[in-house]
Amino acid sequence: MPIRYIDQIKDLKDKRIFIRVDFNVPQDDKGNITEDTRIAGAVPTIKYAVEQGAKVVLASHLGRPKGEKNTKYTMAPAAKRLSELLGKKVRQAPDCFGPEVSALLDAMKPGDVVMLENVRFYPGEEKNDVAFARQLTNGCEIYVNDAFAVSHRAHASVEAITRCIPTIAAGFLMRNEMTFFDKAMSNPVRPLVAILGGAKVSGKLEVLQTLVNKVDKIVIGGGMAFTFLKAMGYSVGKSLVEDELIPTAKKIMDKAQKRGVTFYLPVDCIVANAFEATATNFITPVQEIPEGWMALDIGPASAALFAETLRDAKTVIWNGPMGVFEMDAFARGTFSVAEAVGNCYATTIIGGGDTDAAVRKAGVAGKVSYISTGGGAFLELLEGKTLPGVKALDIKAKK
Ligand SMILES: Nc1ncnc2c1ncn2[C@@H]1O[C@H](COP(=O)(O)OP(=O)(O)O)[C@@H](O)[C@H]1O
Ligand SMILES: O=C(OP(=O)(O)O)[C@H](O)COP(=O)(O)O
Repeated sequence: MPIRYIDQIKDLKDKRIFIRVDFNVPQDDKGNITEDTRIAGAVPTIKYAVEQGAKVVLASHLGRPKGEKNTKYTMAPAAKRLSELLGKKVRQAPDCFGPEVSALLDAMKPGDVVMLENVRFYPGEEKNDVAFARQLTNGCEIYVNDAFAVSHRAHASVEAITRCIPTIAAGFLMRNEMTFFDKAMSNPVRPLVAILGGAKVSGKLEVLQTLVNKVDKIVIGGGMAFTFLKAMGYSVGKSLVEDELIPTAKKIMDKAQKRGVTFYLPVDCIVANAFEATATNFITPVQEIPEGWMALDIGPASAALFAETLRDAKTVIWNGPMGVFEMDAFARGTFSVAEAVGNCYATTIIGGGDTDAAVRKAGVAGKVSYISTGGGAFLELLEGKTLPGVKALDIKAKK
C-alpha cells in the first residue's frame, strides 16, 4: 500500500500540521503519568515537524470518557510531559475546536506546538463522524498519523479526518511499528505463543477467533480469563466477565482443540473482597472462587504453569497484564510472567500501554526483544487485518 511519510512532504515551513498521536498513557489516582513510552515514541515526528518550521497541532484520546467532557481525562498532563521531553513549551488548548482554540492556533509561530483537548470528549470521535472530523481539522493543511496504538479504531481523528485534509502522511513511530511487524511477524519462528490478559475483554477476546489459526499456544490470564472459566462452567464470583462473549469463548476453545493449539487458563488465582489495594485477599484454586469475591491476579501455580509454556517457545507475543498490577497485592502474577518472558530463549514482543508499564515496573524491559506501543493494534495486525488508520493513509486510493 503506497503510504507517504512526513519526511516526504516537501515544505512544512509555516504550514499548520495536524499530528494524531496516541498519548493514552497510564496514570495514577492523582493524574501523574506512570509510563510515558507512547509520548516519547512520538517525539521524533513532532521534533521533525518543529525543526521544519511547521505549526504543530497535536490530537489524542485518553481513556474512555464516553463522549463527554471530564477533567479526569484531560490531555494537560501529557502535554506537560511532552514539553519536558521536547525541551520546549507545548500549549494545552481548552477544547478540540471553537473560538478560543482558533485564537490560540492563529497566534502560533513556526515551530510552536499546541495540544488539543481529548478528542473522545465528543461522541463524533468514536462514531467516525465526518462533520466532527472537519471541525477537528482546525484549518490544518497536512495530516499525519503517528498513533499506531489506536489505528485499529475507525475513529474520526484516525479515519474520517483523512478525507477532510488534502495532504496525508504517516509519522516515524508508525513507520517503525509497521516495519518491525512486517520483518518479525510475516513468517514467525515457531512455536509461536500468544499470552493475553488485561481488562479489555470485548475487543481482544474476539481477536482470538482468528489468532487461534495462527499461533501454536494460547495463554490467557488477567481479567480476560474469567469469561473463559465461566464458559467452562466455573463460578467466578464477582470477577470480570463479559457474559455476552461466553458463546464466543466456547467457540474459541473448541477451535483450539480441533486445531491442536494448546490453550492454557489459570488454575489458581488471588481473590479479594473489594477492588482495592488493601482488600482482604487469599489464593484459591479457580474451581473454588467464593461467591461475592473477585479474582484480581493469577496464583503462583498458574504463574509456574505459564512460565513452563514458554520453555520451547521461539516467538512470544504478550498483551495484557495477568492481574491488577497497579496494586502491589495483585502484581505478583504479572511480574512472574514478565520474568519468564524476559528470560526465555525466544523473540519476545510486548504490546500495549499497561503491559509496557508492567514490564518496566518488573525491571525486565531491557530483556525483551521489542516493545510495541500498540496492544489491540498489534493483535489485529497479527490477525491479518489491515488497520483502518493505515488503510486511510493509502495515497493511491485517496486521490
Ligand atoms: N483480573 C483482573 N480484573 C480486573 N482488571 C484486571 C485484571 N487483570 C488485569 N486487569 C487490568 O487490565 C488493565 C490493562 O488491560 P489492557 O488495557 O487490555 O492492557 P494494555 O494496555 O497493555 O493493552 C490493567 O489496568 C489491569 O489492572
Ligand atoms: O491503549 C490503547 O490500546 P491497547 O490497550 O490495546 O494498547 C489505545 O490507546 C486504544 O484505546 P481504546 O482501546 O480505548 O480504543
